[in-house]
Amino acid sequence: MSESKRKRDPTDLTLVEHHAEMMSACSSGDEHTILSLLQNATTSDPSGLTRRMLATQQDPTTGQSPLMVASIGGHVNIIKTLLEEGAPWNALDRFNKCAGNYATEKEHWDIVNLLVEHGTRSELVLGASIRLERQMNNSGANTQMETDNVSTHVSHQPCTKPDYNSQTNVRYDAANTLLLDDDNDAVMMEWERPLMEAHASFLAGNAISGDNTIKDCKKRVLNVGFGLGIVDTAIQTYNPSLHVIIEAHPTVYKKMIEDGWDKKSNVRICFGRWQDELPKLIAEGVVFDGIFYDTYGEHFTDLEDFHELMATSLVKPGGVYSFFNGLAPDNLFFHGVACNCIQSQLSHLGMDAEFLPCQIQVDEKVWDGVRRKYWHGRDTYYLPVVTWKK
Ligand SMILES: C[S@@+](CC[C@H](N)C(=O)[O-])C[C@H]1O[C@@H](n2cnc3c(N)ncnc32)[C@H](O)[C@@H]1O
Repeated sequence: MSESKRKRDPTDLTLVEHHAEMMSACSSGDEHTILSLLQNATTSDPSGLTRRMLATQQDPTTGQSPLMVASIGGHVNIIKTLLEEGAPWNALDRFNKCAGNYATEKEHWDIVNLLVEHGTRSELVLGASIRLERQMNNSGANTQMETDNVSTHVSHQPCTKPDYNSQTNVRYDAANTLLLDDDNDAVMMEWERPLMEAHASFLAGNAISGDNTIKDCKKRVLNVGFGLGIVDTAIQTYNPSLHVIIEAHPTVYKKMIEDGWDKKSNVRICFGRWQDELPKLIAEGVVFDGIFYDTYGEHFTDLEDFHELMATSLVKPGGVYSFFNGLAPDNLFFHGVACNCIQSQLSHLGMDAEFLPCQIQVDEKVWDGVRRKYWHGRDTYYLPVVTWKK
């Protein structure tokens, strides 16, 4: 075996020993040892691979990384060094925890903030590169496909499904409390009703809690994604002057017609994807006081694309916007980073985004017959409240 091959072998005994030393130094906060281990790694392997592995390698049994043990120990300078060395902020261990989860548990808030900022920057860069690649692919440019990047995006919804709109076995249950797709994943579920009602109250009634809600306030409201019609039913109680619903799936559209949504005097249904329908509304000059986005099977970057269009059709200064906040639902730290990314994107569009905590109890039994959960027992939902900057 050649010398260079030997150095690059991850099972190399030296690397294994140094990894144990590295983990121990990260845990105890021994910056001197960490810096000398990194320096020695560069000397023995100028390619930089060994150095990078020292900073990033996870324990094969526990999955713990140097960043995780340093986060537990609360060693902020070591965290900075490891991040500079390329340690992935979003690596998970065998307990599905990342460094940010550990820092949060230990209440090391300086480290939490550092990791959130680093994660947000990384996600924004990754999101921008996915969108750019996508634009280049759409324009016919010859580029690598984006799928690898997509799968590493932490905000990636658990059920992103590019083929959803052409699925032929999308169906409602008899009680109209569940909408399932071809794979038995839930498109929409009844347990979300209180959340949808809170969204409608904000969008069409200008209030978050029912108490201060103004009924009959004649707003122009846009909802994207009908599902079980919960948010639309709630929006109707505020008697909007115009209520536009964009819905893409033929089965859902059929249900809307069966239920007489096309007969309501203030409702206009746009059957198609928002990507096609919203530009038509904008070209017509239709503007809205409240906009809601709750689609299915779409990617985080679709939401970002939607925001750019939404901002051109939302009245200024009083218009408000919200979306179903199911971002990164299985990890609260990733969820926080995803919310931060959205806040940053909306800020560039001239909007302020706040996240209002709402209590929610979801009985585990609701998942019977559903292939994958999209909510993981968290009892706080962070409802996005988006307004124009003053
Ligand atoms: C989660 S459900 C919406 C639930 C709804 N908020 C409610 O209160 O019942 C998502 C809906 O978005 C629709 N949808 C998915 N992709 C879409 C797109 N690109 N444009 C418009 N509608 C879409 C789905 O067919 C589905 O009806």
